[in-house]
Amino acid sequence: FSFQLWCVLVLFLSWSEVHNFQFEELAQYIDSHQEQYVETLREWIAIESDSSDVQRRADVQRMMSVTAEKLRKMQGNVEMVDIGLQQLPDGTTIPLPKVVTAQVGSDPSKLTVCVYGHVDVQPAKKEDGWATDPYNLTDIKGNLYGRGASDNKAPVLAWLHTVEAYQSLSIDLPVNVKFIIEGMEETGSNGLDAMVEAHNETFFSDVDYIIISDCGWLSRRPALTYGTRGNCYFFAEVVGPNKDLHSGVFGGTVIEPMTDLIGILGTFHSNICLYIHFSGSPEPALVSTEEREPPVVSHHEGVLARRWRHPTVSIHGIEGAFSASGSKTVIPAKVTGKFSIRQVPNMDPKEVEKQVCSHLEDVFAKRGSPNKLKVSMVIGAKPWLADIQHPLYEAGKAAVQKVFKVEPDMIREGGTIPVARTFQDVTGKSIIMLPIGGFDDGLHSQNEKISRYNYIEGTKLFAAFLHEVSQIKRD
Ligand SMILES: CC(C)C[C@H](NC(=O)CN)C(=O)O
Repeated sequence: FSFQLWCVLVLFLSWSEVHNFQFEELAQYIDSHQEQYVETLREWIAIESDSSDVQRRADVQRMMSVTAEKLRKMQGNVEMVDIGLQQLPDGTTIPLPKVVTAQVGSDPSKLTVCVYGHVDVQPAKKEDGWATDPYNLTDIKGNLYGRGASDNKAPVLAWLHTVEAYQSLSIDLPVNVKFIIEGMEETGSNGLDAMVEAHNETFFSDVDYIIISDCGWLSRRPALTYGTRGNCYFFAEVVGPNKDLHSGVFGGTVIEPMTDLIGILGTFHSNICLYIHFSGSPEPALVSTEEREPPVVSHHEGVLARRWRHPTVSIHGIEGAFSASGSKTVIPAKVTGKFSIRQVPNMDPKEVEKQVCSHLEDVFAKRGSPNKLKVSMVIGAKPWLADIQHPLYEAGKAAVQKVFKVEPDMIREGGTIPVARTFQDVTGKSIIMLPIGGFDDGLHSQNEKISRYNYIEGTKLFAAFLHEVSQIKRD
């Protein structure tokens, strides 16, 4: 070794030690603030920010204000961006929840990351079969139950706790951190694509990388996510008589809208998936070589291929149909079937819309029914796929190694983050999905939860990741 080389080595070692020391300090801080983090999550869960229910819009707006307030306390430069109006099916409009943007740190010598998340939730009622009140965070054996706990309130909070931990310990944030937090993700991120386009030259101009933590692990092992499916969501409305009818008086004399609707929806599994397969050009059916590599190999290859690489259709519900307990002998006059198609790369929502509408109109016409059919696509979110060779994924692996001492699963997600593809196409920035949710969190289902372990260790993961990202050489 020359003397200079020796000096470089000594400097490098002492720098690593400083970093290691700081990580331990951050990890201890996070551990010791666990109860406070759970309390803040409790306050957030108590806000019923269901974006699909227009009656709850004030709650979603309140959730956005609470998020903004928390960011302001972190000396963030916060804005609540007005993204306009939402048009409802009856033609009326209501304000969309404001999008919260924030910036913590603006040092031009540092990289800038932008964390995306959402604080709206799917609907939930105790009577849907929840064991606990969905809006009262309940800790049972280390699992924190509540609607939105995993999707996506705890992960958003974990990011805020991370930045706050650095600040409280006076440890220099290794990167500048921007936030973009929305309140309409669960209904397709209405208004967000336009907002991203409008702010591309301003808010996004100095962003280097975008981080999304709105998904879950595949197993007990931490994961990095590099793909999501898209979602095209449809309403198929069948209208018959001008009001509901007594089935004893009218049964047998009218063609019932519900019979038409079930008839046309019943053609899906026999026809539509095949139809989509042939007219789009989705990816090959089998998982790729790297997806076959351990540790993913422990999962059934066919199941993963179906979840990640194939399109699928699901029927979600029928509005207007009798669904209460008891027996009502009614013929509903108007019913609306709700279904969605998860798409994979190489499928385009516009093409899917054309194919689905023309398929349903064809099969409806063949029935010769006097009723009226109207099909509309209400969400058209594209799939997203990342380059796993990008240094962001190396940074993710290093952070997982630091906190969990294992290699992460490299996975895709069967669900959709509507804005992911927009971020990629509009801003051109590289994206990483860094999940902290558990594989069994029950997203969108009864008894959604996040474990304390995932919430707290996930916060440490984010703290470690910020350091690892700061080591990436600028593109
Ligand atoms: C377009 C859907 C409503 C988006 C939704 N996203 C998530 O659940 C991720 N938090 C989905 O159903 O995939």
